Amino acid sequence: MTPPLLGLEQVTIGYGELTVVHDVTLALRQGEFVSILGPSGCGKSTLLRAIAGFVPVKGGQISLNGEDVTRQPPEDRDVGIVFQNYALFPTMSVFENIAFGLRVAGTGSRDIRAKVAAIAEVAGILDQLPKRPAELSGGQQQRVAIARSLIMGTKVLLFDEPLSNLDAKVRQTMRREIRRLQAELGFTALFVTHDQDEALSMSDRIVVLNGGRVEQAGTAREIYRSPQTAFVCHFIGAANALLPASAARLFPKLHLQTGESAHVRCEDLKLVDPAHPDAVEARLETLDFTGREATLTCRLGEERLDVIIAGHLVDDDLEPGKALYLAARENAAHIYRKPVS
Ligand SMILES: Nc1ncnc2c1ncn2[C@@H]1O[C@H](COP(=O)(O)OP(=O)(O)OP(=O)(O)O)[C@@H](O)[C@H]1O
Repeated sequence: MTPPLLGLEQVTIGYGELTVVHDVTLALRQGEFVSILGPSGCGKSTLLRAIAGFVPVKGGQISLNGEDVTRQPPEDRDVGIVFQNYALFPTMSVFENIAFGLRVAGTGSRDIRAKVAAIAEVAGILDQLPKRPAELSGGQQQRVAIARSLIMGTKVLLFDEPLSNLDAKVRQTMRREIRRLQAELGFTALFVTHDQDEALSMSDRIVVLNGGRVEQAGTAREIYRSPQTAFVCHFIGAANALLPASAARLFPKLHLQTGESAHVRCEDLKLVDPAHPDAVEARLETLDFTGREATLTCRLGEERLDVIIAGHLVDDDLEPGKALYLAARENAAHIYRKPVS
């Protein structure tokens, strides 16, 4: 069997006494786009820095193309890293920024010109080459950072929250651009983000990290549709944790066992006619309308539940205080057994 391009085997990492990444095992095939998704402080950047060789591991093994690189210094690992702040040299032109690694490697000037022009063309920054980084937009600077890593022929690119400094529209464009560059140039990507939409829209596979441990790994659809833990259910998408009484009302066929809890995604609750056989009466407390969709915070007995509906379903008379009727989509309840502590 061919070894994975990038392999992690029970990797544990920490700083001094503190362990922040526990037993992470992961294998990336050639050309895959994998995201590490998790909340702030869960160890995402630490994991990336260890793969690049900037942080030593406490245990486990890191391999590139089947070769054990766990103890190799960063310069001997064939990985590129693209940072959130781009880390470009401010006084150098875009051309010189991209050419930097080739110059250090002693490549000839003619070769450098040809290679920089080729990669700049693919990255869509050919006309920016004479400028300084400060004269570029955030999105353009990020393209320069990617081109600079790729020009060395690097097969594995590590992205450390590369889009978080960009505004929402540019972020969306850059998500597509990075995937296009990847398809065109064929590199393998490990992409760190705390943004679930980014991970869901870009990745072949997502690894959800919580407290330095892998909570779940799978495709976007698997993780969204079949979250295996309450954490994943709430971190990916929006969900309500139901109290037993609400769970019983919304899911009459559901019989929770001791120690189990039920969770339902906000978009798996719907507004129905009072005559609907499953209708449960609730009261609208607040309505957050953003055009494409609306979040309705509803009072159901002792509980508040959020319901997300399509914007076009918001009638003019839907106002706080109004009685409304909820039902849950079939199979929408996610049941978890609380871990024994
Ligand atoms: N150089 C360091 N020395 C000591 N502790 C550190 C160091 N760098 C990170 N940590 C700690 O390790 C934990 C994980 O940090 P890390 O930066 O990997 O998380 P992260 O998931 O990337 O977070 P964020 O999304 O906020 O960047 C945190 O508790 C952090 O305080």
